[in-house]
Amino acid sequence: MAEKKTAPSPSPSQDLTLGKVRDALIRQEDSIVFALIERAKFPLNAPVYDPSFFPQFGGRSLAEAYASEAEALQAKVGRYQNPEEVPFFPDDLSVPSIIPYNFPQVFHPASASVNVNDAIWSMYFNELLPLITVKGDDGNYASTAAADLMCLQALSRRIHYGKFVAEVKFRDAPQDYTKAIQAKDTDTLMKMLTFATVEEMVKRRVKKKAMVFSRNVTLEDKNCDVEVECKVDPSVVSRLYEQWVMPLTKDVEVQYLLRRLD
Ligand SMILES: C=C(O[C@@H]1C=C(C(=O)O)C=C[C@H]1O)C(=O)O
Repeated sequence: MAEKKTAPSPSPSQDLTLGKVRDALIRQEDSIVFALIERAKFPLNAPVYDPSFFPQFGGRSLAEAYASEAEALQAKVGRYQNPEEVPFFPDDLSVPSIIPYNFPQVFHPASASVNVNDAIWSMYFNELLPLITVKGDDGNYASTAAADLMCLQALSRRIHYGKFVAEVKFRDAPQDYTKAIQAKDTDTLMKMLTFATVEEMVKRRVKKKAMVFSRNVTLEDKNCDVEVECKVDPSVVSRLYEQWVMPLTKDVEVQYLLRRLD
């Protein structure tokens, strides 16, 4: 019997709903947890982050040089034509060399440029990385930088998805949001867009995903209940969401809404 294929993650368009946007966020949790597991395979590899270790990169660390060049290549083949993608090195991008795909333009033009990638970059390297890696150096610098960029891009896509969340919440209650936007009342906006029960479920689900995705798959069913040593600490993943991912997503939402009437 043919195996059932899962549908691709939903892409918001004109029939944007909060349910669809939340489904996309749930699917992106998988990408984030897998990316973290891939990065945690390597030790910290500190030389990757030390600009003096590779002088040929002109004052940049290997991680920065890799990210900027990889983004330039990805720009050339169209990555940033998709409004879901936000580059970390926007000044280094190449001009796309392909015919643009007609991505649905969902965002209000004045709000589209909201960008918290600097905060994501500094959170990732300064706070998160020491929590998901062991100390050490195994020389796999290129693979380490590639794994870092996968994590950063997955986090950035998720956090900037806050623009879709904000747009759909605005469309669902334009009058209520308009009052708070006109008053530039960020506290009220933050309260209006926060759903504590949803956040609680997100934290519990990502913790569970980290446990499930850490499992070594064997052909013996009896191993299923054996305690596994997790490839990435589930409580770190839940903390990542609680302390950084959800607050940054909500910052994006507030920043987006503040420009929604411009
Ligand atoms: C993304 C949303 O907005 C807020 C942010 C959440 C998140 O980042 O996961 C969850 C709930 C809300 O407090 C949402 O309502 O789904």
